[in-house]
Amino acid sequence: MKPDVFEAPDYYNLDELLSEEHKLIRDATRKWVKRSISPIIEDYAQKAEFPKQIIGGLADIGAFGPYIPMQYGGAGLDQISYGLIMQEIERGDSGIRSTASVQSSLVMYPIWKYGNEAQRKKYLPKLASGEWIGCFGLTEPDHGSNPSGMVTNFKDMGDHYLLNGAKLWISNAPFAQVAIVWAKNEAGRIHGLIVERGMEGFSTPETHNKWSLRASATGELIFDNVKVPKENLLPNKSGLGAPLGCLDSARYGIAWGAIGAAMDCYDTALRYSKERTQFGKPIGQFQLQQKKLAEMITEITKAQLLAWRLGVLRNEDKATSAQISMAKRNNVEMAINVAREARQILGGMGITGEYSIMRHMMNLESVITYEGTHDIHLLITGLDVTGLNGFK
Ligand SMILES: Cc1cc2nc3c(=O)[nH]c(=O)nc-3n(C[C@H](O)[C@H](O)[C@H](O)COP(=O)(O)OP(=O)(O)OC[C@H]3O[C@@H](n4cnc5c(N)ncnc54)[C@H](O)[C@@H]3O)c2cc1C
Repeated sequence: MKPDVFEAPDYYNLDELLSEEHKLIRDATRKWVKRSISPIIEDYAQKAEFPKQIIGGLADIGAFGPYIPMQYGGAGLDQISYGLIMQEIERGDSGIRSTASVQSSLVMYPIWKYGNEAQRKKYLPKLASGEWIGCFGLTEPDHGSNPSGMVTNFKDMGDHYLLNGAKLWISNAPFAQVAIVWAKNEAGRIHGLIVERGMEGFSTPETHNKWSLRASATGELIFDNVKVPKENLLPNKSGLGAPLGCLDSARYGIAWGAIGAAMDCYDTALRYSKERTQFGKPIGQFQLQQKKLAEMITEITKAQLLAWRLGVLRNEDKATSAQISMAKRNNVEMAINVAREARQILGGMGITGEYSIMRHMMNLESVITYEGTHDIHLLITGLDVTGLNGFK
């Protein structure tokens, strides 16, 4: 058995595919998560509160805009590094990873890719340093899986835009300073607008009573005749492809992140199976428990290979949206199944907050739903391989 078996399952020596820089970044993130997230996360999840004191730390490890160029305050890293950072953060908690994903891929990415130079200079350094937290408003109360049906809209009033509508299920909304809001213009075309806290008519009520992602703040975005300055429109891309481009980047990060949650569940269950004895033997000696553990490590290893290969394709700018969908769908399902099996290995202890497994399991119910549900990603793969649209 390798000495690091409990820390980072690496059954196929995937470390050999990583550069020294990748490993340094991953190990530094892992250490930070162990020091700054693991000791506090259960308490914050139980309280249903986001631990705001970690924002500076997330910025320091490069979790806000890992692949955004350094000239805008980002870390200028490649896609594998981005994935490894997400993996290690989600080993701590999917809710914390969600905050980092939203900030990087759903707020900084559209400003970087679809914004102008003035917008990049104004927002990106503040978002990279964590001085400002952002959120991304696409989903609406009546339009989730089908965002093209959105009714949030803006009118050109000459010297400003007038924004009306509502968004639901928005991560970071209750405390974000900046929102990237997707809305239709008078011609029905989708555009991104940068809306700032404090604009009159803009409010962000929190969504309570979640059983999942409890350490991540979720809320609504309500726009009641909000006057948005014209310079806040993202000028360089419009149409549904603009928000979908952001989702590609976030979904890729989730494909890695889910592996982190699964690794933590596997580690915990493996350790427990060696320590817990019943009928005079460690439960890990029973074949039924070994089946669970053997299947977990097999699935984790397959997911690692998928994520790594996708990272290489993304570094070469060759990954398709459908390839990203496949990895998000597979890896999140893998993680939720690992969490469910791992929980059983812990028996009654598995349902307590003494261990992280049940929290991961509940968190993953959101992860399998947001950024495209499990069904929607299957339909994307189905469309890609058959050329036939199964959505409608
Ligand atoms: C904790 C959390 C955080 C979130 N954060 C954000 C955020 O930051 N920003 C944001 O914009 N959104 C966010 N979301 C919203 C998320 O992306 C949506 O919940 C998701 O897209 C699904 O939309 P819906 O909930 O309206 O479900 P619906 O679209 O109503 O789907 C309900 C069910 O119907 C199925 N279904 C829908 N269409 C089809 C079809 N054509 N064929 C077969 N089955 C179908 C779905 O798979 C699902 O099982 C978040 C959600 C959660 C839970």
